[in-house]
Amino acid sequence: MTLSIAYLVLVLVFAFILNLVVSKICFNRKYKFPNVVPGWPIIGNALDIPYPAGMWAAAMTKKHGEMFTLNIGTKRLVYLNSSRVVTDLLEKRAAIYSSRPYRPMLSEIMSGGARMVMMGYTDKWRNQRKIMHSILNGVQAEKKFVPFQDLESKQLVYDLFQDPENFHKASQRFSNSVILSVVFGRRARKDDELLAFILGYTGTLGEYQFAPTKSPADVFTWLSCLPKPLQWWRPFGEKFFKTHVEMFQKEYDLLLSKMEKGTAKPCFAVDVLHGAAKKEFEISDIEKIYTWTSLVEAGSDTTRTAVLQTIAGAACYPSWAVKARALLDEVCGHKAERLPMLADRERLPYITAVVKETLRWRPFLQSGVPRVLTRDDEYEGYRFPAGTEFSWNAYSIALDEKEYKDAERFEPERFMNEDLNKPTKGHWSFGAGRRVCAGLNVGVNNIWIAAATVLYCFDIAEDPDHPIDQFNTLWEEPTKAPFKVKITPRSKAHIALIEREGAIAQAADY
Ligand code: HEM
Repeated sequence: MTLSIAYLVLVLVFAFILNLVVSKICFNRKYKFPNVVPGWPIIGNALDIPYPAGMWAAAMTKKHGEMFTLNIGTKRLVYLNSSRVVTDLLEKRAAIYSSRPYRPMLSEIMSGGARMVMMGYTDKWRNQRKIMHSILNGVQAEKKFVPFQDLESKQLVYDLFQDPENFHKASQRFSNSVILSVVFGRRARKDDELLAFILGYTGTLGEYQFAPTKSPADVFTWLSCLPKPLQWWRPFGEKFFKTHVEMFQKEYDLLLSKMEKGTAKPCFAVDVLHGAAKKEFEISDIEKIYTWTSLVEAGSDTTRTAVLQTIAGAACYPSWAVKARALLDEVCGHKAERLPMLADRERLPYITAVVKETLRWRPFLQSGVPRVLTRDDEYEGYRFPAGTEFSWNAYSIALDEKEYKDAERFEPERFMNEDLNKPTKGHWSFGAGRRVCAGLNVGVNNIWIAAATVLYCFDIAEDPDHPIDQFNTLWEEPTKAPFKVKITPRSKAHIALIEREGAIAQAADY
């Protein structure tokens, strides 16, 4: 009896291994991946990817060429390392390259399946995208955002003047306040509870998104079939979700009570609530909360980091900042007559080029945001199965001399061309294809007004004792300034201007 059980087990193990081997042979015959990077059995390259991954991924491109493949647990991730292949796949074949990886922990448990940026290419995603598009883009949207952006830029220069050491906090508040004003109709204060909360958790989201070792359930998705009590990662994820909903529910409740009293400012959330008759707005409260949250998250961190990068770029390569300032002086006066405004955009094309170069220089989503292929596909002799993940290798493309002359340098001149006013042309910082950043117009204007006002008001210089590491800085570091820099007002006249405009911003209380 014991012998026959042992025999049976042996046969089953043998059959299992045979099945694995045969499936692997069939799979390898059917599919072909570019430059597969050797890894460990079972976990593949999961331990190879650092966070942030920018310089590592750029070095991998030098070694493996235009595309390479990593095995992460049971998944395959193909890095696209040139504008050519990104255009061919993520843009031209967007219909099948626009989904996101299934992440039971990150997308489901931690986000309740409602965080748009992590959703698959589903009807739910389409619906949220439609809502966002109607509010974020178009002429009406521009009219809504611009007054907030102009106002918050006054507060930005005032905060930088008051406390230049904490330039990162000034940038955080600026970015968060623009989007909070638009979404919830209220400004962010320096020590805003919601802002502190967002900064606390976006770092965690980033790690779960980009560091495979952080979340075994997202690498080995079959782990989510374990009974719930055995899913050791679940309690953290559920708590994360609950705290998150509670925090944003507070904002929602505050808004509802303002609406009842008739004191609510016109804003995105009010539009969604009033638009309940429209089909796309018929969504659950959790989804509503997440639509707003997605905007506040996506709109705060990104702009905040981009503003810091403009400052870093000006400190590391001062000659373009001198030129930008001379042009700003021609429009706003040499003696600090007035602050630049978004209405000045047509007269200041060079600042638009500064914005594009900021986005190109060191993309802070350093290795892109993975996409998932939804149907088997063939490309230049390679054959990819549905489910393969693809990412544009953002840092690597930005630093590639074949793509950009003097790629390491911050040179806005490279964008002074006929595509100047096409915000996604010439860089990949907003992503590509159908998942391209939904808030890019808002983002561009945020960076524009921040760059213009800061360059107009301040001298920006590297601290010789603390040179900026242009390559390995974690730009979006939330807890402290990611680099040291000297920010000093240009003159007494500029100080007077900053104080005058700062007083206006301080008085705007909503
Ligand atoms: C400097 C500014 C910004 C940068 C560099 C940036 C970058 C990105 C990137 C790389 C993606 C992923 C795109 C892809 O997979 O192809 C994204 C998605 C997104 N962004 Fe932005 N973003 C910025 C500002 C904003 C702002 C201000 C908002 C909102 C007002 C916003 C809202 C979104 C949303 C909702 C998504 C999800 C789109 C989807 O999954 O379909 N972003 N952004």
